[in-house]
Amino acid sequence: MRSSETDLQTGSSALSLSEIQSAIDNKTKPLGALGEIETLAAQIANIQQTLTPQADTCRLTIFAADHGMALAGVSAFPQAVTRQMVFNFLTEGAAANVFARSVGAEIQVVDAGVCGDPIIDERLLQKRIGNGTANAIERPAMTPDQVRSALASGSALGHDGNEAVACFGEMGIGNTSSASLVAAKVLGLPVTEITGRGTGLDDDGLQRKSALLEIAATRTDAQLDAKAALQEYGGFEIAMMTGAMLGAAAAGKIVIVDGFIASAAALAASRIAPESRANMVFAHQSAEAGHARILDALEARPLLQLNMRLGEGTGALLAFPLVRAAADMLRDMASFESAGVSGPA
Ligand SMILES: O=C(O)c1ccc[n+]([C@@H]2O[C@H](COP(=O)([O-])O)[C@@H](O)[C@H]2O)c1
Ligand SMILES: Cc1cc2nc[nH]c2cc1C
Repeated sequence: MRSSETDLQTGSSALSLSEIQSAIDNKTKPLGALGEIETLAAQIANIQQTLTPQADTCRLTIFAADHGMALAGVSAFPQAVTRQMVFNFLTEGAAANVFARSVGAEIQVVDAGVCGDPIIDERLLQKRIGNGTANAIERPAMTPDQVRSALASGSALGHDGNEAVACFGEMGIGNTSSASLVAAKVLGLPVTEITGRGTGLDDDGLQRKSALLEIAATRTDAQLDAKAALQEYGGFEIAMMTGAMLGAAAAGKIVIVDGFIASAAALAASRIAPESRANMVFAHQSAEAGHARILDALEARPLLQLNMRLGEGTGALLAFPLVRAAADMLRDMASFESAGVSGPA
């Protein structure tokens, strides 16, 4: 094995990007022929600080919570669906459960603040911040204490576990409204530029949602810092996911960011701790209007374009095999030298 292919994690000097790139370039393939998988492999090597990375183990954490705004009519579905879907996750019937089985990922479901009595079920992690958020059209969604608690619980969950890859998903009727407002305020953009149909509003529904979100946006300054944006407009699940992304990144995990709502959380996380951005892999571009704006702001190139807009972490789970393959490629693929293959003429 060439010295540049040995595990450099134990050494005191950091593995440089040029060492990583030359290890990738020395694999038995034309230069750059594995395209975005090479970029991904380089990112993983940089996160793990090794030329023999591994991304075999994956856990999806789904954060569920309700939104006061949902009662104002910003979604095509009733608020009760959040709670009903929690039971669907627990009985393993949701898309996220099916995809997790398909790719060999573990799932944990977290009640971050679903409306109604606390759900007592040993399969559910109870981290309730409240009984749904306040209606952010009229007042701050959360108290400063609630934001702090949500970020802290999320951070502990992100740190928890030994999996190499952390996927985060969400479930919350009304949370595209919350995510649009959080992202708009962090970016200083008019909220209408990142407002979409969510679960499937028709034209009238979209007009109504846009008008309500504009009213919500006018309550506060045009631009807010990430914590203030979460307090004014965030959902408990979005704030907890933000904390989880920060915790997982600090713990050295690869963080796969799912769709529109998860990207709003990733944006907040990257503003709170800019170094967390290096650990984020963007799974897909959601069909939700406005996702591209958030991805652009994060300078993110998503791996997949599947016209999906489900959430739950479904896109992140589908991207996991690509992440695992990228790590496998760098770790296991022969170099020109080791395989005795001639380089370019
Ligand atoms: O992740 C996405 O890109 C995405 C886009 C649109 C909708 N969703 C999901 O739909 C729900 C929110 O939609 P809505 O219309 O109730 O705001 C919530 O449970 C999300 O998981 C998710
Ligand atoms: C049925 C349903 C499932 C979901 N999963 C994530 N968001 C959702 C929204 C609805 C409405």
